[in-house]
Amino acid sequence: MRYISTRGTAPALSFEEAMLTGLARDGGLYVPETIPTLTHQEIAALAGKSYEEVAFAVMRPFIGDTFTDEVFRALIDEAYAVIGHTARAPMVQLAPNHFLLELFHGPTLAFKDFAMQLIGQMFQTALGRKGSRVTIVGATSGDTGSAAIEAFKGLDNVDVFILFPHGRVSEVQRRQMTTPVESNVHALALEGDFDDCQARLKDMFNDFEFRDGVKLAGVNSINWGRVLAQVVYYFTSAVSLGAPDRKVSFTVPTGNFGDIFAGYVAKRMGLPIDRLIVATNQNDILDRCLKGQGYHKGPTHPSISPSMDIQVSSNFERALFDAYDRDALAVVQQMAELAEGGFDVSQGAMESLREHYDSGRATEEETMQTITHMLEATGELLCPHSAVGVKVAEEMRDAAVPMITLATAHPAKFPDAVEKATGIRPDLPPRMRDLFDRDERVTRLPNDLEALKAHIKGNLSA
Ligand SMILES: Cc1ncc(COP(=O)(O)O)c(C=O)c1O
Ligand SMILES: N[C@@H](CCOP(=O)(O)O)C(=O)O
Repeated sequence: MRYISTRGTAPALSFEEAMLTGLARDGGLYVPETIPTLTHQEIAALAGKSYEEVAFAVMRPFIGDTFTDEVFRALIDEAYAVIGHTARAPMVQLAPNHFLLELFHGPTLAFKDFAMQLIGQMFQTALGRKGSRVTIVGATSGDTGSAAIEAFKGLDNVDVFILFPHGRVSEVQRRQMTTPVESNVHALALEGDFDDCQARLKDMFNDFEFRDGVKLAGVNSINWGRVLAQVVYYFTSAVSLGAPDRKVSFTVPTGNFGDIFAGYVAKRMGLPIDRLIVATNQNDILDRCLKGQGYHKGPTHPSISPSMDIQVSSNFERALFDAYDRDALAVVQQMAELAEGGFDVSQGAMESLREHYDSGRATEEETMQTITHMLEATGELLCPHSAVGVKVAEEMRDAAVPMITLATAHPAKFPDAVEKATGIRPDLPPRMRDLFDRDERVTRLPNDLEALKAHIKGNLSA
């Protein structure tokens, strides 16, 4: 299995190389040269299997000879042992034929743990046998950062620097990043929004002297390994509702397009997915684009679902690459236009995108109303991101096809919005109850590449 760049000129890499490399050297994102498929029979055989067994069956075809089967199984077992629910990704029913896939039972209470815990295991093993070290720099709107810090803290061959937008993450999210005491992890509060954080991260990857000097690696969904691990729960949930003999649909609260793209990969692998619905908050650039209005950046409006306050949705590049029949030049052209403000999608590419993705949006008020209503109707307390998904799913679902909405974070990560909507202030799990008593360690930095690089170089542990 080889991985190629969406921009066409970086070298093709193995799974291990693509995982440790992060952004391709031509600025693109790595994708598998071909997407492996599972037969109807192979998908049917996943019924009744544990999350770990399904994870092995789904991901094995993508990893080539990076790990032996025995090692890969052990890494999967180790990664998911920390998810605090025996089903790992349980489902609850919200309404007839509408199900909520709870992805927030991991150590940092968001879906990011599913991929990050496995990436942590895979990095450790791959780096350990090479005897090398890396500097991970991540950009976060709140959840990727805490999941990365949790997965990599205390490791002696990895330094981790997480850029988050100052004042634009919830207090729980911030404290999850700023309170770990391990000296190899660093929380950096950037003067800017998430798009600034992600842009500076990509600038660092595109600065080869810096990149090679610090051995830069990335664990955002830039990294194919992140997307891959997120494919698994599409299979576990769909199969538990009768796939492959029955079609299912998914609604996915979306920002950086990694999670919904994982659903698309599951579909391409043979999972019978009827509709994949992108659900955005008031920062609805993806919804507008998928409705044919082009991809044109505007200001980011802070919302009660801050993890989705994104204008430049990194993985949309992977979707465009396929929509343009893998024409890397078309992607290069669109990304150049995006740097100037935006682009229009050709009619053919638009038809291809619409074949796979639907979309909807939720206003702030609709999100709040959904949290209130769902508690009354079902007893389920939703985080604002999950509520965006549930609102869009309720509006758009077809009653005859089971709809699975992804619940991407625990309500206790966003207690202010949840309390305002329901009068209930959700509790953090007992292991995190002292989060607000712990000391914070954070460095505030300007939105300036040179300042960031200097800070990182000056704080490496080796
Ligand atoms: C809680 C939550 N929901 C939804 C999303 C959107 O996911 P994606 O960026 O993969 O589209 C994020 C951020 O990634 C998130 O943290
Ligand atoms: N919402 C994310 C943004 C980064 O997404 P990623 O999937 O590319 O890591 C976050 O919580 O940080």
